[in-house]
Amino acid sequence: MMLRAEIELSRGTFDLAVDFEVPAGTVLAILGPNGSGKSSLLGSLSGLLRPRRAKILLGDRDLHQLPPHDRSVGLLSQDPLLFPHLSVLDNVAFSPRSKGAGRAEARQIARRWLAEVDAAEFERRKPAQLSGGQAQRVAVARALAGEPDLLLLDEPLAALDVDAAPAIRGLLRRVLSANATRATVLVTHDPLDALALADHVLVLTEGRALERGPTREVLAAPRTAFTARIAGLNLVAGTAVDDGLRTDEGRLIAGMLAEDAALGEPAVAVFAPSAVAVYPVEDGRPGSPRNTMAASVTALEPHGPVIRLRTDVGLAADLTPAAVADLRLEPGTPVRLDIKATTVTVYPASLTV
Ligand SMILES: Nc1ncnc2c1ncn2[C@@H]1O[C@H](COP(=O)(O)OP(=O)(O)OP(=O)(O)O)[C@@H](O)[C@H]1O
Repeated sequence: MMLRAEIELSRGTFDLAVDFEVPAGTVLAILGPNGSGKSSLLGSLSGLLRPRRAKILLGDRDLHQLPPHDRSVGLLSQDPLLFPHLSVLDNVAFSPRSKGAGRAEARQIARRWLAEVDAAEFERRKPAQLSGGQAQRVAVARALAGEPDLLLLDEPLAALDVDAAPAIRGLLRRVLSANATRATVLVTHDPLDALALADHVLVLTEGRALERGPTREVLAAPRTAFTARIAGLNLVAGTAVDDGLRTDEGRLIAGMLAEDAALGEPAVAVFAPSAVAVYPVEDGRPGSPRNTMAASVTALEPHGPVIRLRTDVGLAADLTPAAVADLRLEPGTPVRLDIKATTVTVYPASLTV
């Protein structure tokens, strides 16, 4: 179901005023610094907070007029928040039960979701007998077992250690892309989570939407200083292959595959502008033949202590002002770009971007 939200909320001196849409079957990521209003926005959607004025249309229902338990909203936060006294199975069955399913039916639905998140073997355990990653799997199953029309993900990977996070990110990708009717809002501070999971992003600062658009566009070509600081990454789209990424034009970008990238699936090669070396075209120095490309300078922008070079192939490179002067770079100058393979990571891309 399509979500259309207009929210105005005051908390003390803080003021949130934002509007956005999330088409059915898509994921909107909300990115923003601490205190920008991300939790306030989610609280308004779930019904934990009462906006001063709001219209939150999910399909043709206005959630703002409904109590939290009637909103058909599922929430997954960084803490799995499982009921400690209930078994894993009954934790998951709780969602369909609270929507009116009988005990046997609720358990049947719960078993299906536990299988879906590869946690069927834990069904008899109590939450205290699970690792952080296992508990989060169960929490994903619980959030989805109620078949919510709107799913809210509040930093779902933030509390997991680096070993568990890729598996849960992969699981979320799978369950999010398998559903064409649910709308999902993801709050995260990690641009890579947005890249892997979200179709669109909205950058929130001081309670206002500063920037919004398709994930890859916003992260690759940020228009505001905040987004540039958290993102400003080079992103090249294509398909994950053994030794990196193959673009639609057939170019190979050599790099390391993230743990949750699957061969043959849509993917994005991600690397910082500082990982791109710039040489004059006449320089015969052999770079890595695979990660070298010819380009032409389109713009030079001061970026803190460095100069960010933009090129006609869509890649950015960071150079010192001295290097820019040495290479006599200006718009139109032809250059050779070298990307170090060890700095390139290939992440799964959200399927619909
Ligand atoms: N109960 C409250 N009373 C008054 N002000 C509050 C209250 N709760 C939060 N705020 C203020 O509202 C603003 C937005 O907070 P919110 O928690 O929504 O931000 P956030 O983007 O989720 O931050 P974080 O990333 O730190 O979780 C902050 O300036 C905060 O100080």
